[in-house]
Amino acid sequence: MDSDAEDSDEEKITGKNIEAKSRALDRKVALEAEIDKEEMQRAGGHADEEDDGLVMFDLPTAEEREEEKKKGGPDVQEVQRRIQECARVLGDFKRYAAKGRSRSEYLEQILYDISNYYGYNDFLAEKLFQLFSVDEAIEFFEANEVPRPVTIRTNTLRTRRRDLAQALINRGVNLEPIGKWTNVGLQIFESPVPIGATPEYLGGQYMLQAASSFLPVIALGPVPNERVLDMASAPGGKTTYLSALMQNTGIIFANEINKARTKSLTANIHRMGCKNVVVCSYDGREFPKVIGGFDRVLLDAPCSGTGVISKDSSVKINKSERDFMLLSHLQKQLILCAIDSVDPASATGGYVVYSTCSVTVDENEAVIDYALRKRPNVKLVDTGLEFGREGFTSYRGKIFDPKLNLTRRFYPHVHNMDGFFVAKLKVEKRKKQQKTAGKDEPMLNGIEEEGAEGEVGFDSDEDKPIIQDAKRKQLKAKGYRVPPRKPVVAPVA
Ligand SMILES: C[S@@+](CC[C@H](N)C(=O)[O-])C[C@H]1O[C@@H](n2cnc3c(N)ncnc32)[C@H](O)[C@@H]1O
Repeated sequence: MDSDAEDSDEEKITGKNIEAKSRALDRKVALEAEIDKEEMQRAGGHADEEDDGLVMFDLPTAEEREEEKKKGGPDVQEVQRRIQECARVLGDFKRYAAKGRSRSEYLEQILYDISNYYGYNDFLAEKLFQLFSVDEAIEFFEANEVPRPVTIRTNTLRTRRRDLAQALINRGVNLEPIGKWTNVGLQIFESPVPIGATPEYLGGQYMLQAASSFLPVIALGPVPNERVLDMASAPGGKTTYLSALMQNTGIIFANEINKARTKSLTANIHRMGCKNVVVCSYDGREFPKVIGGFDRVLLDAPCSGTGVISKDSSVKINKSERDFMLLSHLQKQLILCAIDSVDPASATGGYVVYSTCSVTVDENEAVIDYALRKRPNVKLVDTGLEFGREGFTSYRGKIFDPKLNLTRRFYPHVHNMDGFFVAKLKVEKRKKQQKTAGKDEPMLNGIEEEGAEGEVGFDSDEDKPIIQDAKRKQLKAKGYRVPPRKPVVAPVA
């Protein structure tokens, strides 16, 4: 083969390679463009406009923002546009960020605009924003602007859902079952009569109740003849559901710290024909001193209400960092008392359900994680709920017990119900000498039967009387004469 021929062969081979390489390159470019387009669509961007070289988004300068403030805040449409644009940039920062601008500048801008546009204080806007991806956060804030469906729960102590539906349809009410997951819920679309004043309502055939509020009761799953504690119960939506599931048997202690709120609680209990409920008014942290040994405990805890902003928009501005700290502390104290009020030897139960109508991690996963650390005889179990997102097992650098994936989160923008959290715990008998990482104080439940000491109990001064009471019990059990008990923590009205 002469050298010319060799050259032309080589050329052919190289030419072929180049062609193949170029085709591969084209495919790669097309694929990347497709991925970018998808990413942008996910980020709410305008892929075509950008590909056409249109609309480049520039963050306002500090001076422009100052000017805007002077004019009484930004124009609504402008803010809307900026939120969308910032979301698009944050969705694909490399591609859409303006030169020299950092991610934190876009984040700062979008948070500033979100708090202005939706009317949140800066602290809460950021706290809620951090729970989601940028796009999802916007969906969440949007969903909080829209009321949730009106729903009712059939009181099976008085009627059947089919009969109730028929009675309401006869009054012109437009309704439908809520979903497969509940056989007692109805969604009301339209009603020519006030749904809280029909003869069926007054006769206790149903409760006006948010769908999310069914969930903790379903998760607790009480059965007839059990002893159940509803630790924070007014106005009684869940108490009356527990009563119906127990078919008016056994006993439910419906506790509510706020005496004024026990009125609506009692009224609902009467209206719904619940005969197995005792109403009491203690600080939940006094249990199990007041009474313990329950088969199941529901702690529908006092919370910030970040899941029900569409119902109570005051949450947007009246919650501070301190509120979340105090609430989380109270919730941690309450959950330990709820756990200690359970009889670990219960033949049918031995469960605690913890729920809140809040979506923040401090009030949910952090509380459960704390309880698991303080009470090694407790484990997370499946809630049995058919839907809901898994709880966080880690969040912003905090690592929780991996079993926190068994907890469930519900969101307005995903499930079209109030933001809600549900966790189910199984309380087991304590092994002797079980230790935790905290202080060595006796725990209340099971002291006499198991004689176990060295368990972590409570961690505030308010808990001292409870601990002293446990010690009294122990001395009594050993046959010592014990002086009468001094009054402890008075119930708060
Ligand atoms: C989320 S609401 C309960 C709603 C109720 N479970 C229902 O379904 O109708 C929380 C309740 O806890 C009460 N509460 C606040 N602090 C408490 C405490 N330390 N002990 C007991 N109840 C408390 C509040 O007054 C409020 O009524």
